[in-house]
Amino acid sequence: MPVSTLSQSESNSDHGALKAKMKALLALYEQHKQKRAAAGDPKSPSLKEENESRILVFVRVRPLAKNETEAGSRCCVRVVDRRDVFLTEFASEKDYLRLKRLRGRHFAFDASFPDSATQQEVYSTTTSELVEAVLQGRNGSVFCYGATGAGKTYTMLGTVESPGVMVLAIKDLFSKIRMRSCDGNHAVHLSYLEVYNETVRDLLSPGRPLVLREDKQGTVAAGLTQYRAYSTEEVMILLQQGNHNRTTEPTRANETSSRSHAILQVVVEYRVKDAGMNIINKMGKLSLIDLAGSERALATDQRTIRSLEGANINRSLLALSSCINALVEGKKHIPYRNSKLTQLLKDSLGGTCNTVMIANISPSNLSFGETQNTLHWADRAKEIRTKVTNANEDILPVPETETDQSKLVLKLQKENRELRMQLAQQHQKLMTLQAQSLAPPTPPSVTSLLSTPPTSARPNEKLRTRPSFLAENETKRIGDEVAVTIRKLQQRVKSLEAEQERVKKNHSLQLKQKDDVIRELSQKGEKKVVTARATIRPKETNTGELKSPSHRFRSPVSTAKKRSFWDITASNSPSVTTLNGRKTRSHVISEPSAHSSMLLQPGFARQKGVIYK
Ligand SMILES: Nc1ncnc2c1ncn2[C@@H]1O[C@H](COP(=O)(O)OP(=O)(O)OP(=O)(O)O)[C@@H](O)[C@H]1O
Repeated sequence: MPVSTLSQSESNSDHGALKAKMKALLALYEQHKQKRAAAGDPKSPSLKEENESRILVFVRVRPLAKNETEAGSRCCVRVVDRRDVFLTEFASEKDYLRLKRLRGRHFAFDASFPDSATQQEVYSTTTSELVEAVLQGRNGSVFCYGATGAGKTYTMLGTVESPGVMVLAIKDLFSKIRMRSCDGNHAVHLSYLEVYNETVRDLLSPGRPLVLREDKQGTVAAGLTQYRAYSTEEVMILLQQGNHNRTTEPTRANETSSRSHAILQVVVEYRVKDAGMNIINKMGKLSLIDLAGSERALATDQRTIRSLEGANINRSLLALSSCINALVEGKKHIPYRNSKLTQLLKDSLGGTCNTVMIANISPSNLSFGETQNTLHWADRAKEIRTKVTNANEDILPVPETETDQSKLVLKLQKENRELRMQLAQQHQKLMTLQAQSLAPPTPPSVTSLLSTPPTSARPNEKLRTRPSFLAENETKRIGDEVAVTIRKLQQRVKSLEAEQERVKKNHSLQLKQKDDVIRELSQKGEKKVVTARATIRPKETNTGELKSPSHRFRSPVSTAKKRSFWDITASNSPSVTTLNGRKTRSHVISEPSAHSSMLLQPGFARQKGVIYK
């Protein structure tokens, strides 16, 4: 039966129009969603789904190099709509039949930058949101990936005339901290390292290779220089010096090719006042990573050292790809340990960190293979999700069971002890420093307290000749630093004690609730039969007697006191079940008397291994 009065053709055309409208609306919605995601909108569902955040992936195309133009290369990359990258595959010049045939593929990213994009534009779109998150107390990472000569170092470090993401980020951090700090006190610590041939080196204080160590903050390079910086200019000098120490070699693809992965870490700390005028300590870490070129062996020379380097670069990048694949596939085991690079990047990829990846590509058709690889890699990286939490948020979950609670209490007590020891050491240091500052000249041990390099090994000559910064205020600065550390440790001890108290309270509350239930049951159950299901572990049955139908337990408590026996009546015969992998005997017990109610008391029940269900 017809339900519509419209003719068939009318309804078809309406349907078509509706479909088109729907399609347009969907496209608009998608565009809007992606714009919000690219802008780091915290409300954007695609960006921050519950506790997860997707790695943001950007692509930057560099201009054609002079040698590429001279070699007659053509541009095979086109940025469409500020998001899409269209990669064209030209047919081989010798393939006359297909000379005019083109094949191509679209890749969509959070944003794509054409060769005309400025450094500031790249920074604002990719990293400024991350810097904001770091200032809010989160950890953030930016890393540049791409083939050799694709523009990674240019994007990260840039030049004196057009500084890159590292410098712009630090500039931004300094200006924002100064504006927000409630008391003018803030600290910016830098460390700069490289991973070269599977060894970790300090770029601010070159010396022996560093050993990686796991600690509470994750994987750290033991003995790495933490340089306290006071201005952007100082950071610029440090970065240039660090980069000077970086391993670079000319390759066929790049005159000054970086042969190592460089990681710059910036830890910021400052204080703000909240709405209730309470002072809050904010601390965040920003990691900026310039990876070595992901070139094929042919792109570099075939000499032994270069081949070894290439193999190691590929090994660590392969390890990075394996980690990315494992993360995307949601595997439980992520092979971070396969290379030093992935060990150091563990935090940035799978941890509680906001991560941005900038894939650099060359527009030349001569680098088509590398560009395609980079785009595929970046496309895959879009799928990685990281957890979102505050770096300085210390939330300890209250465990459900009593054993877990006792374990946590023990753990907290241990941590507390360690912190107290550290606090005592810091006090000791402060006392020594105060004594030393009264007795000029400053002894060398003061410098050793700093983690900055010894004067002879300072990376920067200019910095050495600045007495106002390094010599005069040094003792005061060290004193300040130690005092800040002490304050932090004291806060930590306080919060640990509070946490311990909370866990204890929770524990006793649970016990009290159990006692209340038992009391209520025993009050009701003088004549009325109260039934509780109990599981008796075999261990306990060795120490107590168990008889059917009337089971007799010897209570260790009562043995010590009166050597009396408690009676309970089993309403069923014991059945063997498995509890936590151990065989147990299970009974349903009736409890008609006060004696039995004592059996139900938690203390006795725990000793007997009786578990209520
Ligand atoms: N966006 C850009 N604008 C202008 N010049 C650029 C740009 N990107 C890269 N270049 C230039 O291209 C050359 C190679 O860039 P860069 O050294 O940054 O490559 P890379 O990816 O770090 O290479 P490698 O992995 O070998 O170190 C440099 O001379 C650099 O100045």
